[in-house]
Amino acid sequence: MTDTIPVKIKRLPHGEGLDLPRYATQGAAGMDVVAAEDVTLSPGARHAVATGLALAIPPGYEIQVRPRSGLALKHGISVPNAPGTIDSDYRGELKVILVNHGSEAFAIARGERVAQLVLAPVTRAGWEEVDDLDETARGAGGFGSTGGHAALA
Ligand SMILES: O=c1ccn([C@H]2C[C@H](O)[C@@H](COP(=O)(O)OP(=O)(O)OP(=O)(O)O)O2)c(=O)[nH]1
Ligand SMILES: [Mg+2]
Repeated sequence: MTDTIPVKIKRLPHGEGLDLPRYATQGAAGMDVVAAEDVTLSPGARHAVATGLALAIPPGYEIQVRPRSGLALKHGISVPNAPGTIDSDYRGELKVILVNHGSEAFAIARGERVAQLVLAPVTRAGWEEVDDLDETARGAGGFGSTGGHAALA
């Protein structure tokens, strides 16, 4: 069991009575978060699902909103902006954007686990603008330049 980082969490009125996000197992990386509303996603539809929660993440951390693999595999339900980024200075309602990539409508009931939240440290870059970059073996090669799948001819 690793140490935990305290994160302030506030239940909004429509979040009353719901489980707070929690780790399903001792070694889980993500806390499962539940929907605060009933919503049905038609095939191809997306929706920002209310959680009824607002957070104050400590400076130097973010929370990532990631899909649940079971929903993805069985029903094609994913998070289109995965990993969603919850900034430490955001005080609005945490929402989980879901998309239905499946072929059937998918009903979500209030209280059901829809995604998982991963607390992660943030490192910030400071640009150091230069006229020339150092040379490397890769150079400008990318996007499949090292091979792998059959080339597109
Ligand atoms: O899945 C998500 C993604 C974002 N947010 C909230 C928290 C985050 O801090 C804020 C802004 O998110 P982001 O920076 O990804 O969105 P943006 O389109 O760049 O909006 P903004 O201009 O407000 O930064 O929206 C959520 O509640 N759920
Ligand atoms: Mg932004």
